[in-house]
Amino acid sequence: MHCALYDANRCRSCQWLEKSYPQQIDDKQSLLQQLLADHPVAEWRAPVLSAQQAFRNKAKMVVSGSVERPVLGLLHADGEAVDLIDCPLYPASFRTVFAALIPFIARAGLTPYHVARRRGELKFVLLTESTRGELMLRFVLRSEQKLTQLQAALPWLQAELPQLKVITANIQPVPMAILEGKEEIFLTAQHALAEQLNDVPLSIRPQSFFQTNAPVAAQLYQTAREWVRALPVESMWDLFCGVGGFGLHCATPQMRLTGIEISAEAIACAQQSAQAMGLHQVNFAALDSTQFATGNDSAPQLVLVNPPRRGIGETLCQWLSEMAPPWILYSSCNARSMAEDIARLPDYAVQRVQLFDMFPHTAHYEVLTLLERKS
Ligand SMILES: C[S@@+](CC[C@H](N)C(=O)[O-])C[C@H]1O[C@@H](n2cnc3c(N)ncnc32)[C@H](O)[C@@H]1O
Ligand code: SF4
Repeated sequence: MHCALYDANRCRSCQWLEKSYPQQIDDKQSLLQQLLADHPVAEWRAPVLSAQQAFRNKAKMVVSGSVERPVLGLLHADGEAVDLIDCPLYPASFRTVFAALIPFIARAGLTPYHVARRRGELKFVLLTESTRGELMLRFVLRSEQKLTQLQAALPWLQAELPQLKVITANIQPVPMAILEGKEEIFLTAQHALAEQLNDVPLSIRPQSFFQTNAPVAAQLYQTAREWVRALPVESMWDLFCGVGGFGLHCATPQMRLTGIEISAEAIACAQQSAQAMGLHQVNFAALDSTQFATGNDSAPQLVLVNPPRRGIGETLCQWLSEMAPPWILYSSCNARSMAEDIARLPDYAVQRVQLFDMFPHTAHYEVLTLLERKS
C-alpha cells in the first residue's frame, strides 16, 4: 500500500509499510510459530487476511493548530502537527466528516488545546463508523466551558452530516496525553451506535471497546462460533467480553453463557444484544474477570478469554489449571503474553491456532487458539 504521509516521513505509525502484504503475513505467521515453539500445535489454520486499506472503523485525531485553521491528526514530540485526514487506513467517508469538522470547530469556537501552554479546549475528536455507515462522534474537551457553544452550533453539523447518530462531549481535564476522561455528556438522544457482525446485533457506546477492523472481527467471531459449536459445550464463560461479540456468536438458546467485563458501558451493550437475540440463559456482569473466576469453585465446560495486551496472568491460569474446564478458547492481540499464559497451563494441549490480520502494516495481529485439557 502507498501512503504519501509515510513517504514524506510525516507519519511512521505503519512500521511494516515497506514490506509487501504477503511478506507481512509470512513474517507474522513465523513469529507466531516461534512464540509457540515449546507447545506442539495439532493444527495450524491458514491466516485470515484483511483489506490493505480503508479497514479502520475508528479515528482518534489530536486537534491542534488554531481555531480558524485546526489540524486533525497527530502531534510529534517537538510540537509539529501532522494532518492525517488523508490517512489511507480510514474509509473515504471519514474525509467528508473531517471536511465538515474543520469549519465546525471555527463556528463553535472550540479552540484547540495547546499542550505546552496548557490552554485551549478541544483536545481530540474520536470518530467511529458502523458497517452500515452510521457514525459516533466524540469531542474530548478540557472542561465544560465551551459546551453551550458546542451545543448551539451542533444543528449545522447534523444538517451537513445526517449519518451522525451519536454525538458526545467527553471531559478530560488532566494535562496529560490521556485520550479520554470519565465524564461523558450525550448531545444526542441516541446513546449507542447499532452494529451487526454476521447475524449478531451489537452496539457501540462511548467508553466501551470495539474491534477496529470490522470485516476481520466478523470472521474471528464466526470462527470462534464454528469451533465452539463443533464441541459438546452446554455452558461457557466469555471473560473480557467487551460488548459480547464472542459469547453472543457462540451462544445457542440452550447454552448457559456468562460474560464478564470491567466496563459497565460495554456490559449494557451486551445485555441489550442478548435481549434483541431472545437469549434467556445469558448473564453479563461488569466485574474483574480474575476476581469473578476465583470467586467460583467450579468452571463451565469452556472458558473463552480475550484479554488486553497483558494477557490473563498467573492467578487466572492457576485457577483454570485447578478447576480444569475441558476447553479454553484464547483470543489474543499479543501472542507473546498468550504464549506465557499457555506455559502456565501445562495440563492443556494446543489443538488449533489461526492468525487474524486485524492490523495490516504493523507487527500486530489477533490469534485464536483452542486449548484442550489433556486426558
Ligand atoms: C481486547 S478487548 C476484548 C473485548 C471483546 N472480547 C471484543 O471482542 O470486543 C479486552 C477487554 O477487556 C476489558 N478488561 C480490561 N481489564 C479487565 C478486567 N480486569 N476484567 C474484565 N475485563 C477487563 C476491557 O475493557 C476490554 O473490553
Ligand atoms: S497510520 Fe496512516 S498516515 Fe500513518 S503511516 Fe499508516 S497509513 Fe500512513
